[in-house]
Amino acid sequence: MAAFEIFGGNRLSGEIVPQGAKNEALQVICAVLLTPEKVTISNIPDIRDVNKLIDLVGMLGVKVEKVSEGTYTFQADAVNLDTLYSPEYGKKATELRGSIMLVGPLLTRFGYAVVPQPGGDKIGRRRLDTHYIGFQKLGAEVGFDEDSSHVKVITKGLKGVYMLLDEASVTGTANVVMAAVMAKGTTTIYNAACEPYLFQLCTMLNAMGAKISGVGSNLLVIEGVESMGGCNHRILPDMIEVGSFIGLAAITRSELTIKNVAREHLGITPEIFHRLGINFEFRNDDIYIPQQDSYEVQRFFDGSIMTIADAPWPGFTPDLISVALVVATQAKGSVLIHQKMFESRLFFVDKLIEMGAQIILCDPHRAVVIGMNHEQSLRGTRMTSPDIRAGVSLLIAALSAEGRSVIDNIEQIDRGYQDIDGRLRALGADIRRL
Ligand SMILES: CC(=O)N[C@H]1[C@@H](OP(=O)(O)OP(=O)(O)OC[C@H]2O[C@@H](n3ccc(=O)[nH]c3=O)[C@H](O)[C@@H]2O)O[C@H](CO)[C@@H](O)[C@@H]1O
Ligand SMILES: C=C(OP(=O)(O)O)C(=O)O
Repeated sequence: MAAFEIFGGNRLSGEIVPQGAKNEALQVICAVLLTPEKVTISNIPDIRDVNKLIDLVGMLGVKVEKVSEGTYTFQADAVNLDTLYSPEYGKKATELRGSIMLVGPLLTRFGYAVVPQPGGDKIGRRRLDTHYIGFQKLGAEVGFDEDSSHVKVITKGLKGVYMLLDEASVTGTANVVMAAVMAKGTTTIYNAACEPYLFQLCTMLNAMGAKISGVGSNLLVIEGVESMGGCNHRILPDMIEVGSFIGLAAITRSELTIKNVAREHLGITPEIFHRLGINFEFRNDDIYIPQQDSYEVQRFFDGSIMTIADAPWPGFTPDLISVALVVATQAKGSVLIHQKMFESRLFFVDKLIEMGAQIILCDPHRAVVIGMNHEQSLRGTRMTSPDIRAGVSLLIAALSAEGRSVIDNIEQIDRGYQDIDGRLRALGADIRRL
């Protein structure tokens, strides 16, 4: 297991460019299986989860070529479905959440897919009902194969249908949309997730010949087509990185510019950081964060204590709740952080408490943070990165803390953040890999 050693307290400065979005990359790479034609995707982040997915499609027989940094071509003209049962494939597929989205494209194109239990963060129950119920509604049979511990999804032909998703699942919507693009007739998906990842996926699918309307909304209407073709697609900047860097600048009292953020796709994220009292401005498509010695948490109109809670898009993404929580530890004022969507994503606050943060964990979903307004710094310590976003939040805490910190299990951070130590060093951070 690798670790980061960090000596905190440095003020950072300069410009940072967000990588391509991890969660979009996972969707659009799965979509290459929908066509035998060549698909070119650019701005692909060089991170563990995405590289594993690229390996997986390669194992399935997709011809993968790296054209330049971040740009790949994929051609799925000789897919070998037998690979789905190979132990190497199974092992790799279970290591990341995104592998579940290979099912929709395989099912609609070949009528068949098997999937081992996918991985991803251990942040509470992560059920897959939305995926499987969606496939069933389209006319697939979903069964569990005891021998291989795989879920088998099979169809003699998918048929368009109206469906109301049981929850607005991000990967579930992507999977069902990809299955529906070549189903016979019209599929209507209500309560679809509508994160920018899905806007991008649907835009790409339309460029490949799909007929999807309502793109970007929670009501998608998909007219099935016979076949899909190639396309060029560029992945958006990672909005979770953008939020993480706003938080990093604030808590380390640094002046930073985040370049090319794709402002129109950030949703409510900037507003939430404003509510924590952080000042920043948009300069064209960049975010400029001036050095601030203090940031004061706003109150609601009635004077009551600020609450920051996650919600399905266009609500605040759960992937930035941990970052918001860390930033709040050095704000002026108090805030209630409410992680509604996941069951076990707040337990990392133990580490922050050890570092001297004033936090009361009320229950697995809610924590009250009493900001210290930089009157007392966090103290460096040794800690482990439990999941990707808690990992990066601990990293941000360590960069603001006094003294030395060591973060173990940084493979979690590497799942989603490209060369994070190199990029932070370029801003003046004292961080190295052990
Ligand atoms: C690879 C990938 O893209 N992963 C993202 C994807 O995971 P993933 O697609 O696995 O997450 P889902 O959207 O299915 O669900 C996330 C959690 O939110 C709950 N839930 C979901 C919808 C809803 O309307 N109500 C509700 O409570 C679910 O029960 C679950 O606990 O979306 C999550 C939610 O944005 C993100 O944290 C993950 O980074
Ligand atoms: C939870 C996340 O990832 P995954 O769904 O891949 O586990 C995340 O990106 O914050």
